[in-house]
Amino acid sequence: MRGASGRLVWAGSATAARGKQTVDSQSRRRDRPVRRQRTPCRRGRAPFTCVVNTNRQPQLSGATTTRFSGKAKASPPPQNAAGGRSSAAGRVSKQSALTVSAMKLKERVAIGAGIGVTLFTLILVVDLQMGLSGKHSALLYSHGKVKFANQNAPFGYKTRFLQRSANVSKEASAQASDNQGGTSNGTGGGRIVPADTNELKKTPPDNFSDLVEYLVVLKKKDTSAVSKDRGPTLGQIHRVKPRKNMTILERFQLGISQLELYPKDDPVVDKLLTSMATRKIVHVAQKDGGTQIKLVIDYDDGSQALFKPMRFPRDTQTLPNHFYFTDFERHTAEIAAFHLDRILGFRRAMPVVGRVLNMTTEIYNIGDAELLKTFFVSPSDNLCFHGKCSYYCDTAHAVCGNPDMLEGSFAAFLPDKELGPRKVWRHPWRRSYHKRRKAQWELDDEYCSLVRDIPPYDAGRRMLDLADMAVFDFLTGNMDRHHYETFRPFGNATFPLHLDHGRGFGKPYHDETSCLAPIYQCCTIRRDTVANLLRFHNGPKKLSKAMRESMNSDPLSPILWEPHLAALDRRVQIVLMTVRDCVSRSGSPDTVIISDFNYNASPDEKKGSTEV
Ligand SMILES: Nc1ncnc2c1ncn2[C@@H]1O[C@H](COP(=O)(O)OP(=O)(O)OP(=O)(O)O)[C@@H](O)[C@H]1O
Ligand SMILES: [Mn+2]
Repeated sequence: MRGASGRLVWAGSATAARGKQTVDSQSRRRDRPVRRQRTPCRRGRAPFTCVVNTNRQPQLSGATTTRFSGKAKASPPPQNAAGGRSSAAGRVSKQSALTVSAMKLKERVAIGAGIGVTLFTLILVVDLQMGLSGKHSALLYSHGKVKFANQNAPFGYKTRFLQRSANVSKEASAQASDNQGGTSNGTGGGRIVPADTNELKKTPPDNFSDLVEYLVVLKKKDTSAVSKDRGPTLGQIHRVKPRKNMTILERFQLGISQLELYPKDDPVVDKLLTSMATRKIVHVAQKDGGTQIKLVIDYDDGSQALFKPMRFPRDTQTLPNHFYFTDFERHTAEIAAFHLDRILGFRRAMPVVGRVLNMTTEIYNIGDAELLKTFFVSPSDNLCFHGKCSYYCDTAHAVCGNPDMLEGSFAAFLPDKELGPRKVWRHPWRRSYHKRRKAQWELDDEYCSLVRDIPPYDAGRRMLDLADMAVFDFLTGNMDRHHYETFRPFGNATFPLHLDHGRGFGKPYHDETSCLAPIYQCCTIRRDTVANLLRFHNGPKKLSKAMRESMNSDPLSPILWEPHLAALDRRVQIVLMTVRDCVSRSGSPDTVIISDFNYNASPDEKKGSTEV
């Protein structure tokens, strides 16, 4: 509006100026005696001079565009009868010229100001449209108008505003690069590890013989006896002996020890998986807390499982514009993560199995009242429910059967508070969970030294456990590691549980190297973990093959889309490259690859039963 009115005003003045020029040139060229008088304007137009000619016809100057223009040519001003130049006429002419020149100055100033304002307005409009200034671009960004333009373009929108800003999340950039079909070289602090899959393809096969040699030397140096002791179990701590009529889940829970959830090759695990996949379900209720719907399943033997429903087919990838914290959970990721954790020898993830439920008989008919309220039949005649939770629990995000058969993951239930109370820890390398902010570890190369000053990361096994968790999360692509939990009865000298993997296995063509930040920032990793990764990398059985075989036994097999399995092998190599990089930076493998029995255990760790 302002621009429009401005244009009107200044266009009028310009026309007036053009009209005045016409008069000046006419009076100079033809030297015609024009008889005019200055007279006060009778219409109260104070800023303007009213000019009258000899025939006393008032004409408004300044405000009118027709003052002395073409009209003057059509009917030239009258001349005096003699046609000569009288002195009176000359005085009038001089006076007129003065008036005209005074007006010229005023109008010039006015025109200049007019042009200035017009230009300023134009610049403002262009600036708002194109985001030329930082301030305005921030405004645009805060309104979500982020263009995922080519990041490499030197003056690309994203390049300038996303990479420069300290408050912009890494994830936005990663997603942008995904949109272009590429892989990102993870940032996450200063160290950039090689993550470009194309680079990997170009390099000749690498069997990491340098790392293999380091491991041999380290093993020779390690004089401490290798303990097969798992540490005390929850059953031993509570002095509960296995009874005959115990459920398989109770048996499993009592066997949870200080160092692992279950022993290697424990037959109880397979029995537990079978039990969860086949036992009669007698009650279903929603689990409180968390961001997405989960159900607590009660079996006829009194045991329980945590159910996460299927939402998408196996080959559905994380939506390109979704952040890690808005990604939908995948039941298959929970199943695959359990298998991976077991194969890698961590044994820190609760057993998970897949099962198809009849929604009518196995949920609706036995569900609790609150859950039943959210059931409905979709336009495709499928039975659906959405439950109640803090996100994604509405009609648009409902879980639907086909037409009433529903796949899901069943995780063995953790011990109750009496048997296995847990402590929740904030993960030092947690992400910001904000679409524009970065976490401190993503900005500070020295972040690790801060962490290592604080218990329990200053001594003992915890830092090595975080490195293991980083490997695990990198392999699965899980960026949702905000907290972790430990069992209180075991004190600090225990393992962190690997829980909540629903957001893993979402991007098979992208390697999120920032998951490895605890490793490349602290340059420490457990020797057994490196040995396991080398074993899978050098074969004969690749990790993808071991996973495929292990998951074959699941009722919902195949569990993972093939590109996710291929990604595992590729990522194993990236972890090994990261370890090698650390060794070459530190100059000594001893400080990087740490034997589990060689770490600087604190007294509390050796006792292993201190309450945290
Ligand atoms: N197998 C299990 N048995 C019993 N409780 C569990 C089990 N797994 C997880 N929990 C508990 O339920 C909580 C939520 O589970 P989970 O983290 O899988 O759900 P979520 O909806 O993804 O949560 P968030 O949104 O916080 O990530 C966990 O913090 C844990 O305390
Ligand atoms: Mn979660």
